[in-house]
Amino acid sequence: MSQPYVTEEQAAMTAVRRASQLASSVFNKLVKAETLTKDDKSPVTIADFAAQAVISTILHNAFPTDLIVGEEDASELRSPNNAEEREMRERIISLANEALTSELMLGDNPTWGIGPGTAKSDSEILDAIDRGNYQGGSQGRMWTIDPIDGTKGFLRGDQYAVCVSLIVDAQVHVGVLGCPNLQKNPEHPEEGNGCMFVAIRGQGTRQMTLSGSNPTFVKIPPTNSPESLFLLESVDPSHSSHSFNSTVSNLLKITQPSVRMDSQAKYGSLARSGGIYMRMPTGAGYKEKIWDHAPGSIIIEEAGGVVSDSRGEPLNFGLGRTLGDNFGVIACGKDTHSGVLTAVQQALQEEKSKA
Ligand SMILES: Nc1ncnc2c1ncn2[C@@H]1O[C@H](COP(=O)(O)O)[C@@H](OP(=O)(O)O)[C@H]1O
Ligand SMILES: [Mg+2]
Ligand SMILES: [Mg+2]
Ligand SMILES: [Mg+2]
Repeated sequence: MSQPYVTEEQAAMTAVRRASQLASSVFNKLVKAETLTKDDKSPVTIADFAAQAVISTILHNAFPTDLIVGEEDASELRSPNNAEEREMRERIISLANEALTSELMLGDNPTWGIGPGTAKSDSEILDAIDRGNYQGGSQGRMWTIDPIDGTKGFLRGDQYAVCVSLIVDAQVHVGVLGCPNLQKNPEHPEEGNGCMFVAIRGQGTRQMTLSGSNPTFVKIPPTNSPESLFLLESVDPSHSSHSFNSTVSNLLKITQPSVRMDSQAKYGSLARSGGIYMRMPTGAGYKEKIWDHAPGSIIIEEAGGVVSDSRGEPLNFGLGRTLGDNFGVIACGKDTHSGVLTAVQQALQEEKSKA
């Protein structure tokens, strides 16, 4: 019998590869070329929408009855208010079509709506974006799409990730992360950037190039001493508390500085090189989104790690578009998780007694 979820994995890899190429080309054409002012966020908006259209089109053609939870929605594109907005919409549609119609590669299936001659109409592209409007839930099959995760990193030329997962009955079964700016091999930077992490439940985590070549299984390395430990955290201090992390770091007697990195590239990096990914809320109100953690969580679990909230509870992907109340996210190797949880509880107590 063939392994389960192999077609799902292949469709997700095809979608992530095409969307990653699109994102890199938008960066090279629009951001690097410095045709924009520093605060202009339009390249990331263009790349976000076009990449979601590409991924959603492929997933929908491959699995027409599956539901999709995507970060973006096309309502603002449907009624452009001025020439600038009309131009942006045209750019999005043509970029999406460029990515969808490029030559078929090994693993691509022409019935997925891709390859030369498959250009879509404007309304098909907008509908593909809007197909990501499912509200989520605990039953049945649904995909998550984060077309560009780490939008701030993308604009800086730092890390970002194209992220897709398949959730069945609230459990993640397939996760794919495309990381165009992540080193292929941190020990050999000369090998260049661009990797993809792929996991199917029960079948391990693999790293490969963005085109799917050189797949190798990755495992979180064991932590033999506090000296080998380090924290992984967001660059943006409003996304997770850097000060809480430094308290935890002291409690764990960590001597190495924290590694700051945008996006779910953190999960990919952890899966192959270790570390402790800590994401504690900076204030009340924000709810973590399922597309920001579902693909990364299976990449970690299948690499031999654990992902939980700050209470040690598993993340619940069946509550809707968010993870519900924000109790933070902790991801690390199995051997370090209980020690980290104890330190987190202690740090929470210390914070409480100071307040
Ligand atoms: N106040 C907040 N707390 C936690 N996460 C937040 C946040 N505001 C935005 N985010 C999320 O943080 C993600 C980036 O994660 P990181 O901090 O690890 O780079 C963003 O994804 P997008 O860039 O896809 O919008 C966004 O969903
Ligand atoms: Mg995101
Ligand atoms: Mg995003
Ligand atoms: Mg966003």
